[in-house]
Amino acid sequence: MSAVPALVVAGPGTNRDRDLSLALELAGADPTIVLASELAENPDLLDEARLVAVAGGFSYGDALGAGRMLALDLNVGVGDRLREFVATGRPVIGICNGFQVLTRTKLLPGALGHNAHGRFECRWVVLDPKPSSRCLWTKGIEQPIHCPIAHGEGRYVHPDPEALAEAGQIALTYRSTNPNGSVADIAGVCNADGNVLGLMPHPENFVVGRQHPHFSNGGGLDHLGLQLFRNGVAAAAEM
Ligand SMILES: NC(=O)CC[C@H](N)C(=O)O
Repeated sequence: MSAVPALVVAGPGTNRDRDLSLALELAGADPTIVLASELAENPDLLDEARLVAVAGGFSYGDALGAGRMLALDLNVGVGDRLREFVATGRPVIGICNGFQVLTRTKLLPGALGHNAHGRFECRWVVLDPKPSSRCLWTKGIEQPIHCPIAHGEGRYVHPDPEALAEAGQIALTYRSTNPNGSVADIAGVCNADGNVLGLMPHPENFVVGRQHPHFSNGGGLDHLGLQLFRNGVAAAAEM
């Protein structure tokens, strides 16, 4: 399989774009990091890509609410093109700040509010992929995924989480510890078609064993976040 062309979208203040690129590369993609402003200047880049990933960080310093300004950049610059891209069924992922951006562009349902306890939260969590989800990124993953979180605005809110569950749009939940007060322990959701995933935790930060804090004791190896990216890239390769 030749490497799948992918775009990693960043903005001023994004800091996980290289981690996300590495994850996609290890999963078989050929990622290019692009600023949302560059994408707006050259929207045809989207025609060449088979997968789009919006990276995490602190775009625009979280001014006016995390993800708001970068979402505005994307909406104004390439909103229609991005919606067309999604409509073709090609895989899109937004991680942490990227998830906040995708909810604000309305490509994903719900919203992210400040953590319930009001503090920035940085720690490792365990995620359960939902077998009933229609999300292509989590499809067939039976083992929990271990990875870190690092956010201040990660509390997922939605007026009707039961409807979301029935529609198969809850992709990932927090196991045992809900670090931010998200409704129904939701860590990640997908769109109705299952090709767009947003999640607050950072699976791109656990793609090789040595990234796990207990690696020297053999910790975590069955729980790599890499499996998510393999699914996304495999789906993109079929398009
Ligand atoms: N790691 C991240 O992407 C953080 C997202 C955002 N800046 C927040 O604190 O909520």
